[in-house]
Amino acid sequence: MTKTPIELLAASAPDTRPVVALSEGSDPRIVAGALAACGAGLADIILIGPQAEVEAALQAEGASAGDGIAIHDPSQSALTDTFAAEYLDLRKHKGVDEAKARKAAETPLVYAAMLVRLGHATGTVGGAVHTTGDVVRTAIQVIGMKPDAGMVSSFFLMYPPETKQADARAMLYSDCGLVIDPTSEELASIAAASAVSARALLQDEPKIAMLSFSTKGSARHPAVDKVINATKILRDKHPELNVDGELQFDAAFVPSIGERKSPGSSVAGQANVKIFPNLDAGNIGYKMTQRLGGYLAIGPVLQGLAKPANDLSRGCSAEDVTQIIAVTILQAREP
Ligand SMILES: CC(C)(COP(=O)(O)OP(=O)(O)OC[C@H]1O[C@@H](n2cnc3c(N)ncnc32)[C@H](O)[C@@H]1OP(=O)(O)O)[C@@H](O)C(=O)NCCC(=O)NCCS
Ligand SMILES: CC(=O)OP(=O)(O)O
Repeated sequence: MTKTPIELLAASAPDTRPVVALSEGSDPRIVAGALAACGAGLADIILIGPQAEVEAALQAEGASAGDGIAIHDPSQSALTDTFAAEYLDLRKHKGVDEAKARKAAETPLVYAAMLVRLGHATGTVGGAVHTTGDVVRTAIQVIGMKPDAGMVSSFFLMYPPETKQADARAMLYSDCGLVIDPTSEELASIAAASAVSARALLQDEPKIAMLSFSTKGSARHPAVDKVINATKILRDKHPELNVDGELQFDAAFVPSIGERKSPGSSVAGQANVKIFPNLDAGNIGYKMTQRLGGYLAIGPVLQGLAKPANDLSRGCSAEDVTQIIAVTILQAREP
C-alpha cells in the first residue's frame, strides 16, 4: 500500500520542525487538524485570525496556544507593517496604493502567504473557508511561480479505502481545482508537472493517462483533438515519460478494458496519473471518486509555486487538513 503523506513524513521526520501557517485559524477542522499535526511532531503551526476567535476555537478542542501552536492576529501583529510594504512593492504596478496594501496585509490569506514569502513559515494551507479562486490567486500573486514552471496547476492525491482489493492503487488526479479549460500545450505542461509530483508524493513511477471521452480514435471531436495534441506535445518534450492517450477512464483504470481498447499499452489499465481534459471533468471526477468510491482525496495541492501553498475543499475534514499539512512539508523538501 502506498504511504499517505502523514505516513511518509512520519517515516522521515526532519531535525528542525517546519512551520506551517494556517490562514483559517478559527475553523474547527483547521484547529483539530493542526493539533493532530503538531501532536504527531510533524510541524509547528501558526493559526491566523482574530486573537479571541482563534483562542476560542483552540479552547473548544481543549487546547491553547504554546507547545508548537502560535496565534497571529494580522490586525495586531508586529509583522503586518513589513508585509504591507512588501505587498505594495509587489503590486503597485497593478494600481495598489499604501492603503490597499495595508488592507491586503491584514487579510489572513495575504498575511499567511507573506509569512511564507519572507521565510517565517515553510508553507501555508487555506481553503476550508475561502474559495479556491481566492486561495490560488493570493498564492500566485504573493508567493509567485517557481522559475521555469511556466504555469501553476493543481492535483489531488487519491488513496483507495481499505475495503478495496489489495492491488488498488493510489493515484494522482490533475487538474481538478485550478486551470479551467487548458490548451493542449497547458495540458501537456500539467501532465509533466504531475509526473514530478507523483514521483515525490506517491513515490511511484508515473504512468500517465491523458483522459478523454474517446480511446484511440473511437470518437472524433475538437475536444478529443485537444487531448491527442497534448499527448503528442508531452511525448515530444518528455520522451522519457510513460504516457498514453487519448484514453477513457475505464481504459485507463481497468486492466482488461485497457487491453481491449488500447492493446499493448503499458499505461492503459495501470495508470496512476490521470490528466483530465478540463476542470469540469476533473473537479466532478475527483468528487465522485471521493464520495462514491470512498477514496481519501488530498488537495487541491498546488504545483509550480516558488514555495508551498496549498488549498482544501470547503467540504474537508480535520484529517484532510493534517494530510495536506504533511504534503506542504514534503513539498518544501523537493528540489
Ligand atoms: C487563477 C484563478 C484561480 C483565479 O482567477 P481570477 O480570479 O480570474 O484571477 P486572474 O485570472 O486575474 O489571475 C490572477 C493572477 O494569477 C495569474 N494566473 C492565473 N492563472 C495562472 C496559472 N495557471 N499559472 C500562473 N499564473 C496564473 C494571472 O496572470 C494573474 O496575475 P496578476 O494578478 O499578477 O495579473 C482561476 O484559475 C480560477 O478561477 N480557477 C478556478 C478555481 C475554481 O473555482 N475551482 C473549483 C473548485 S476547486
Ligand atoms: C476543490 C474544490 O472543489 O473546492 P470546493 O469544494 O471548496 O469548491
